[in-house]
Amino acid sequence: MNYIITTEQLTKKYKNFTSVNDVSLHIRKGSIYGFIGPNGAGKSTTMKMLLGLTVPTNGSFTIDGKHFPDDRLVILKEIGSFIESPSFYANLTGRENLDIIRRILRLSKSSVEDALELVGLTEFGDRLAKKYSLGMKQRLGLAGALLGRPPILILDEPTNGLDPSGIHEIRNLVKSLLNLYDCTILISSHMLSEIELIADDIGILNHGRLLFEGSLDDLRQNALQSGFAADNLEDVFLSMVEKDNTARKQRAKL
Ligand SMILES: Nc1ncnc2c1ncn2[C@@H]1O[C@H](COP(=O)(O)OP(=O)(O)OP(=O)(O)O)[C@@H](O)[C@H]1O
Repeated sequence: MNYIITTEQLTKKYKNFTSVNDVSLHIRKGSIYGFIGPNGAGKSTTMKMLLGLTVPTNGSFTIDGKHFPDDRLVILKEIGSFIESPSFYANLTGRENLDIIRRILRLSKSSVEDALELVGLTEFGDRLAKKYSLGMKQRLGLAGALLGRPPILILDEPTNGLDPSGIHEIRNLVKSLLNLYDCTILISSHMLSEIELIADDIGILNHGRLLFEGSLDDLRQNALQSGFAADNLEDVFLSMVEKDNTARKQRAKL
């Protein structure tokens, strides 16, 4: 299998609290990998480790054949990211905000127009960022991640706070990226139903531990075996989390 990102027993501890616990991910090149988990499961922390924003306590990872930490800077050049709600200069236009990132990344001027076009913001490029709707701000954040068309995109809850039509729009946009250029996307959400329409593979995280990793078909099989309807994967996800929470409580009592 051609994996572009693999993590091996990736772990992050804050004092005596383990935020990410022995997580081994396998992300296929050219796929959309949905990283699912309830609030506080450790999704953002895992993504931050992949981006070198926080240092793993244990474990390691490889991205496109390069190893962390030795190849940290080379790795970063290959990744576009959207972590939590991105912030912008409110009194600059969308286009000007992107131009700042472009200069830092030393990309060509045309990359800004290209990114605006990819996210459908070309006609609003000269509007001040503070006048953007939430959906437009999320699009601008995605445009920032897409500058220079990086081969890997790490998107942390890009639909956070959006209404159903905004979620639908961003979902279609993310899906369309694979057709527009050759990339691999790691995208997180706390709702499986938001991701299952676009993801090829799923990783389910709870309290820092990976409960499931596999294709959507694997998850459907898992659903059937556990007595769930294969077309209601959200229930399967919630039941996995609940079962894990109950087991954790029982272990804590011993
Ligand atoms: N700097 C930090 N110091 C201490 N604990 C932290 C720190 N950063 C994160 N945590 C804890 O690690 C756990 C995982 O947090 P994380 O933000 O990775 O979860 P998440 O799955 O992204 O959640 P959400 O969906 O709410 O964003 C949480 O309990 C959080 O409080």
